[in-house]
Parts: sequence; structure tokens; C-alpha cells
Amino acid sequence: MSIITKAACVGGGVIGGAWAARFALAGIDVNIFDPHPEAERVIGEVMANAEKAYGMLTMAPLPPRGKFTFCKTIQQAVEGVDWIQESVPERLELKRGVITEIDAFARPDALIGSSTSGLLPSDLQADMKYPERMFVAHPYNPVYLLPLVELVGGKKTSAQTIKRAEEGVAEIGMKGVVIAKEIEAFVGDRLLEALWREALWLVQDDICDTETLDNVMRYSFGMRWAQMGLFETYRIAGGEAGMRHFLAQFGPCLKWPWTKFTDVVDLDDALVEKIGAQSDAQAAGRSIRELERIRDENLVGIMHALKAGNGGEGWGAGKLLADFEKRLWAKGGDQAKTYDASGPLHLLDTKVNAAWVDYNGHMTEHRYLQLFGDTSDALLRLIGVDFAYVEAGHSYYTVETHIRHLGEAKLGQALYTTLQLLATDDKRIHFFTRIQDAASGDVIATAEQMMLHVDAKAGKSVPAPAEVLAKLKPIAEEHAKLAVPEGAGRHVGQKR
Ligand SMILES: CC(C)(COP(=O)([O-])OP(=O)(O)OC[C@H]1O[C@@H](n2cnc3c(N)ncnc32)[C@H](O)[C@@H]1OP(=O)(O)O)[C@@H](O)C(=O)NCCC(=O)NCCSC(=O)C[N+](C)(C)C
Repeated sequence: MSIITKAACVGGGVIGGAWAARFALAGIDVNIFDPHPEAERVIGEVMANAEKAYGMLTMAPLPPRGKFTFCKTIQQAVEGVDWIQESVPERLELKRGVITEIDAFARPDALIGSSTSGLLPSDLQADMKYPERMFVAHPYNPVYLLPLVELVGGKKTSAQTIKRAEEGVAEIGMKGVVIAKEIEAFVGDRLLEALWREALWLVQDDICDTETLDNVMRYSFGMRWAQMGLFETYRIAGGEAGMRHFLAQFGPCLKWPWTKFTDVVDLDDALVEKIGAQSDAQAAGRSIRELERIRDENLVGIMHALKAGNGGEGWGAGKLLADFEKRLWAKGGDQAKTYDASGPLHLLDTKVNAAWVDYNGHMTEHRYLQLFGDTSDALLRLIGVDFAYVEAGHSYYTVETHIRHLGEAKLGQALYTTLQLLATDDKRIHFFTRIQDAASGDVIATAEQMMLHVDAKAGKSVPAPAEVLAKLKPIAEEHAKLAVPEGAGRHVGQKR
């Protein structure tokens, strides 16, 4: 049973809009209340970025996009929904008033999360009739890509609420981290604030400019933090002797004058101008939209790398992505149970993303194989060979592949794949897959492949069980009526 089937976003700026995009891309309808005259445009732009990012992030079948409904009042927006996310400007009185109004019209069991970056949930829930269902759900920008949500309960928040919130954010691909005690700015913003103070001192005192400071981070510990955070990284730094050794070695430095962050830098006009000018130079004329695009592509690349981490099991944010995709595949597999086998099966729709393009400016070789593999996975799910089947010990393995490249696929190009069975028996599936341009239907690449049904533990081919063969048979019978595809049976070296 889903925690969130319908959501509301109260406040639709950069954060509220990105929450709305997260919900919608997880297939959840969203009511939006934001009195700003440009709200619809801003949310539209955030949604466009989010859709682009998801196109790069995952091949898993996203559910049909949730619908946005722009509402004239808070009451209209929150009535009857399961989760309300408040993201109005960071002023205690304003937020408290909005949350109290949400409380008056929302279902008593609806969850109410606040995106506040630092206000205490106990202060926000002070005037509520049903305060037990209110908590802080603090996300990180861009909310549609970065998976963390800090979940912080106030004095009156129930434990059940926090548990449901954790489950709810998992449904939309996020990692809910429960903060044990409420404190201003929670955990993430406290850490950022410390770093930010120190950074301002370093720039003010001309130790470095903004670009140098950013370089120090992104070429070094920024990369470490993305995958292991602070403590686990330092554990490794302690060598064989681990954390205790690290603390013994570097603990004394804490007393040395290595930081100024307890003093607050005076952000006067001169310092603002200095940082502004250095930041302008660093951007080298790139617009915010361009920087957002670069950021999103990089974040997707990092998550892909982390998905392949830990020997392919996935690590940190990459493991979370892999688990989210498993859930999407499980649901998408169900949707694909109705199919039309009177022609080649239409199994995948995708777009060429930036990470797939090589130095020749087109989709690179191994991404073709990835698409062919993802297509055979889609066929396998259709005949009941899903995660549960594989976990139970059997699977199909590819033993032969012949790829032909007939056209180019460029960045952003929409593609789909179709699969035609050529021959099957109790062990073998021999099939032909085409990658086609979505607009013209032109065939860009083909693969002729053979899969064998295997007992994974024994590492030997074995006949597939009757229930799998029964699902394969009607497709095979229909496909036997189709013409043999042009290119099937070719060998390398043959003239076209
Ligand atoms: C385990 C393995 C797949 C098979 O090993 P085996 O049991 O020793 O298999 P045999 O060589 O005895 O072959 C069994 C029967 O199948 C016939 N066969 C084998 N290869 C072909 C072929 N290319 N074309 C046609 N027929 C073939 C063979 O003649 C036998 O026929 P019988 O009538 O005598 O039964 C083993 O090969 C293995 O582990 N290979 C590696 C597989 C692998 O790692 N593939 C890459 C993984 S990618 C992938 O699987 C993608 N995806 C499907 C998950 C999307």
C-alpha cells in the first residue's frame, strides 16, 4: 500500500517546484499552491530540467507522469491529499501561519513536511490542531536529483509519522535520514554553515579566490564525500589502525589555529562585491541554465558511477538508485504484461544522454550493447524471468551477439527498441533487436542474439520450466509468421 498517492506542494519556487517534479516523475498527481504570478512558468522550467535529468538517470520504466493542478487556495490544494510539502520563504511567522492553515484543511492523517532549512519543527507545529503529523522534510537542491531528505520531528511529532515519512520518501526514490533530536539547521546545514564561514574568511583575507577554493574542494575531498562522507573517509585515513589512530594523530590539530569559523565574517559591500566579481569571472559567461545543465549531468554521472560501485552492488546514492530502479522495473514489468506480438515487440523508449556520447559526437559502442541488453531484460520480464526468478536460482544468459551499426544516434535523440523472436526451444531464445529513431522509425542498429536458460549455481544450461515456455510460446508463434529480418544471419565481412 503506497504512502503517497496524491501530494500537494504549498510554495512552488525552486525547492517547491522540484518537490513537485519528484512527485510527478514518480507517477503522483500534485496540487500546487503558490500565489506568485510566475509560479506556473518557474515550475514548468524546473519540471523540464527534471525530466531531462531523469531521461539520463535511468532506463527503468518511469510510471506515467503525475498531473499538476494549480490551486487558488491552500484549502483547495491540501484537501484529500496524502502528503503536503510546505516550501514557502524561510520566515518563522509565515511558515507557522501557512502550516496552521494546511492543518485546518488537510485530512487528519495526512503527512505534513516542511522544507525549512533550519527552523525547529516544534516552533512550526506550535499552533496546529494535529501537530503529531508534522515534521521537517529538508531536501537538497536539485530536489529531483539529490536523494537526501533530513526528517526531523518536533516535540509533538509522533514516531509513527516519522516512520511513514521515511517510507513515503523511499517511494519517490529518496533517502530519508532521521535526525535523532531537533536542532536549528539540523545536520546538513550546520556542516555547510561551518564550511561556508571558513570559506568567506579565506576569500576575505585574500588567501584564495572563489575559483581556487572551489577547485580545492572538487578535485579532492568533494569527491571523497560523495561516496563515503566524513567519518568513513577518515577511518580509511587512519590506515590499518583505523579511526582511533586517526583521532590520536589529527585530534591535537583541533586546538591549533586551523579555523576561524566561530567568528562571523562581516559581509559588507566590499566583500559582497569581491565575491560577486570573482564568481562572475569563474562562471566565464555561462548562464544559470547552462550551469544547471552541467550540474545535473555531473550528478547523474556520479550516481551512475556509484551504482556500479562495491563490485556492482551499488554504493550510497548509487545503491539507492539501483533499489529505486528495481521497484520501477517490478511495477513496469507488470504494466508490460499486455503486449502486441503481431509485430516485433516494442520494449524500450529512451533518449541518448550526455554520458553515452563519445568524442565523435554520437552514441558510443558499449551503450548500444546496454540498450540491447536492457531490451532482452524487458523480454525476460515479459515471460516471467524477473528479479524473483533470478534470485530463486535460474536465469537466461546471452551467449552470442552480432551488432550492426546502420546510422548515428546523437545527443538527446529519442529512440525505441523492438525485438523479434527468430527461434526458440526449451533452452534457447534466438532473437533480433532493432534500435530505431523515435521520429522516423529508421533503424539505427540491429543485434542478433542467442540466450540460453541456465541454472546459475551449476553454471550450466538447463531447460526452462513449463511456465516460462508457456509465456514464450504465443510470442514465438506470432513471430514465426513475420518475415525474417533483413540482416539476420549475417556474418562480419559479408558485403551489404
Ligand atoms: C552457462 C553457459 C551459458 C552455458 O554453458 P553450458 O551449459 O556448458 O552450455 P553448452 O556449451 O553445453 O551449450 C548448451 C546448449 O546450447 C547450445 N549453444 C551454446 N551456445 C550456443 C550459441 N551461441 N548458439 C546456438 N546454440 C548454442 C549448445 O550447442 C548446447 O546445445 P545442446 O542441444 O547440446 O544442449 C555458459 O556458456 C556461460 O556461462 N557463458 C557465459 C554467459 C555470459 O556470461 N554472458 C554474458 C552475460 S550478459 C547477459 O546475460 C545479458 N542479459 C541476458 C542478462 C540481459
